[in-house]
Amino acid sequence: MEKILTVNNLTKKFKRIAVNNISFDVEKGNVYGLLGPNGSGKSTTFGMLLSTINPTSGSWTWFGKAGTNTTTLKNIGAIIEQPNFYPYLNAEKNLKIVAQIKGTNYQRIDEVLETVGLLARKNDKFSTYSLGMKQRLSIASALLNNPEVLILDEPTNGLDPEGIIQIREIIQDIAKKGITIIIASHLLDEIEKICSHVIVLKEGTAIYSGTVDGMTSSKGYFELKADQQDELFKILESSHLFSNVTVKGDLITAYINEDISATDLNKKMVENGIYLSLLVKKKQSLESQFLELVKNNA
Ligand SMILES: Nc1ncnc2c1ncn2[C@@H]1O[C@H](COP(=O)(O)OP(=O)(O)OP(=O)(O)O)[C@@H](O)[C@H]1O
Repeated sequence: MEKILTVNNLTKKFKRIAVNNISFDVEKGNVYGLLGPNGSGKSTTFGMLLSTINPTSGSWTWFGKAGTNTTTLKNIGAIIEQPNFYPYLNAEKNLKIVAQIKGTNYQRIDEVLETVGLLARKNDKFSTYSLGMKQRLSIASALLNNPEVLILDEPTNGLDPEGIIQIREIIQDIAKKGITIIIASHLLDEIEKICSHVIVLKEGTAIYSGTVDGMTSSKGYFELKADQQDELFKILESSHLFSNVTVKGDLITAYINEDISATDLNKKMVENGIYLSLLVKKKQSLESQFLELVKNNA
């Protein structure tokens, strides 16, 4: 896989450390999520990668060249803050101004407006646009110079559910065209639905970097009840199939190490003379795994 971005030990210290020694790679054609709560260092990371914030230490390369190289930066489309469009001009005229600033021609204006679903509204004044339409126009402007990479900071912030779905579909359409996308978000759900890869930031430190599937690959856990609770607990605890067996009231929770079906577990218990009154296999949500990751790295 072609590497688009390589980040090595990137650190930014303001008064306190905002980004702490993070390293990750971004490969072509994937959608990456930079996931973390407010203040975890997402915007600062983007600022460094786009050369608007000077790193304290570390390095990064875009397309194999030094990250600060101005010609490579032209291959990147980014929306970090809401661009200032003129409210009294229509979408097409606003994009013509952006095209002039970026030094690209007007040919792609209709195409990018089509991509974000605004072609039919191109003659309407920006001031008449909804928040979602304004955000989609921002994406159109970032696509004008045909970038290889699109960087979006919290693209669905403040949008209603319909607006969120529209942005999500647009991002997926753009990704299908082979454009690599990096999205910063504090919303797990958004990352899970859009991204193939995720870097989880906590107080500036990357505590997970890998595929979203990898993050959700936990085999889950069983919830069990039986009259012979002590015996049940002992068997589960001594078995290599489980880790972290806990008791709360009459409920035992056993995290699965090695995959086993509920049927096989039930059989095993019957062989040991234990008759289960409750047996449920559950999988952790991405949210609970995220919280666990954050907790374990506290
Ligand atoms: N210019 C600055 N001067 C001092 N501290 C800063 C500056 N910019 C960011 N910080 C601090 O760095 C830390 C990371 O901030 P950053 O904006 O990168 O986080 P974030 O994950 O993008 O959060 P949010 O989603 O709220 O923007 C925070 O503690 C923030 O207060």
